[in-house]
This record gives sequence, C-alpha cells and structure tokens, in this order.
Amino acid sequence: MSTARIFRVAIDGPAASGKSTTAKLLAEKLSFGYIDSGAMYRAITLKCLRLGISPSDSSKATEIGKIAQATTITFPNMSSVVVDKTEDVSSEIRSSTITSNIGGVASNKSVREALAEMQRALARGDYPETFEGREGINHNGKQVKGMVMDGRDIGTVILPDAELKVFLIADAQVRAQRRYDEMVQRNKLEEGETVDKIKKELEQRDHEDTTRAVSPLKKADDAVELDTSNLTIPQQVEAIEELIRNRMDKFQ
Ligand SMILES: Nc1ncnc2c1ncn2[C@@H]1O[C@H](COP(=O)(O)OP(=O)(O)O)[C@@H](O)[C@H]1O
Ligand SMILES: Nc1ccn([C@@H]2O[C@H](COP(=O)(O)OP(=O)(O)O)[C@@H](O)[C@H]2O)c(=O)n1
Repeated sequence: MSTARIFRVAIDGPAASGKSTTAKLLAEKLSFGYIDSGAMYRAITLKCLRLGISPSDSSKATEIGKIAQATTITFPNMSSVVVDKTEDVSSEIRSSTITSNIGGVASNKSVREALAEMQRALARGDYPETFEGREGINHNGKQVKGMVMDGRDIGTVILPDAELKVFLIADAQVRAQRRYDEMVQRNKLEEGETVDKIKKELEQRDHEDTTRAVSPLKKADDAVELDTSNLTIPQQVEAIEELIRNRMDKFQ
C-alpha cells in the first residue's frame, strides 16, 4: 500500500437512516473504498451462533471477545464481507436472527476493541484488497484516495480525526417504511411483519445502541447532521459529495 493519505469519511446514525446505501453510492461515485462496520458485528454474531454461543449470555463474554480477536474480516469489494479470508458471509449476516442477537456482541467491550483495531487498520489501507481498483478522484490535479466507513461509533471512537463526519437521521416512521419496502422488494418479508413491528424493532435497537456503556451511538460534536426523511437517495449522496469536495482543498 502506498503511503498516500486516505481521505476518510465517517457516516454514523440510527438503524435504517440510509447509511450503507449512501456510503456505497458515494464510494462508487468517487472510487473510494467502503467499509461496513455493522457487517463486522454481524459476522461475529454469526460465528457465535454457529458455535452454539448465545451473545446475550453474560457468562460467555470472555469467550465471545476471544472469538472476535481471532477473526479477520475483509471487504474485497463493495458488497462482499469475507471472514478469515475464506468465507463470504455477505448474505447470511443480514438475517433477522443475526439482527436480533447482535446486541450482546455490540455491547461486549473486548469485541469492540478487537473490531476497532481492525477497522482502523482497514481505514489505513493495511488490507489492500479494500482499495483494489479504488483509485479515488482527481482533485485539482492530484489523485486523492478515500474511504467511507459507516456505523455507530466511527466519528466518535474509531476515526475521531476523520476528514469528514456525517450523522444521518430520519424519522422513525419513514425508516420503518423504507425497511418494509426493502424487504418486499427483496422478497424477504417474513410472516407477520408489519411497518409498525419494524418500527418498534428499530426503536428498540436504537435505544440499546444509544444507551450501552461502551461506544454508544452519538453524534460527534464536529459531525454534519443530515436528515434524510424528505430527501431522495441521489440528494443525500450529492449533499455529502459536496461536503467531501469542499474539504479536499484543505486535505491536500
Ligand atoms: N432518501 C431515501 N429515500 C428512500 N429510501 C431510502 C432513502 N435512503 C435510504 N433509503 C432506503 O432505506 C433503506 C434503509 O437504508 P440503509 O442504507 O440500509 O440504512 P442503514 O445502513 O442506515 O441501516 C434501504 O432500503 C434504502 O434503499
Ligand atoms: N460501528 C458499529 C456498527 C454497528 N454496530 C451494531 O451492529 C448493529 C447492526 O448494524 P448495521 O449497520 O448492520 O445495521 P442497520 O443499521 O443496517 O440495521 C447495530 O444496531 C449496532 O448494535 C455497532 O455497535 N457499531
């Protein structure tokens, strides 16, 4: 990996506020790397469940921490999440079983420490596959490489000195409706699923994420807040692209 600095964009916010959609489109548009930190918590949850360990079992906290320390998670392209350099878990980690079991993993201090180390290494370019073919953009005659990482604690804990921090929010009813529409579109709507039920689940997860002791979801003081409730996807991508381009002048 070259020693060229990487322009780092941190996108945080509650569930279904549009983080990953926006981050992926931005990364595609600007030829930046993309790192989905939530996928890493999902991958550890999957590993635990496969080993028959319940993430909410507090007597297993040390064991779960060790699992995270022994795991490598990489992103060879925009939509793939690979565990231990061999298995592509991209699809499996999106199940509702993973989502409903993730709290015990996300609130585990040693899991967070292990993943924080990996996330910072990914953002530095220590895993070159993340940046393969991601040449960045030409800004004022200079080629600038970049990466977008989304999650809950990226701007506050993982990359507190990120070049740009964005905090995405949207009305809970709007978020629930979008998730519902997405499930219908993907043919993933489970029996008994309603917009109301999804809304309650999102709010419950947001509550857990904002109130946990370690790295709670919180807007960084210097993050730009963007409410996507009344925006189209291209509008939110353009708004952040403009912020990135403005800050690139100072970055060089
Ligand atoms: N501005 C928008 N208008 C309509 N749908 C949106 C908008 N932003 C995101 N979505 C949709 O909302 C759903 C949740 O977005 P997603 O990016 O998965 O959120 P997050 O990563 O924050 O959980 C997805 O189906 C996405 O396509
Ligand atoms: N940086 C991060 C990213 C995700 N997470 C946890 O992982 C869960 C799933 O994150 P996600 O981004 O895949 O979920 P969605 O917002 O897409 O529903 C969150 O609800 C958090 O509990 C976290 O604690 N820290």
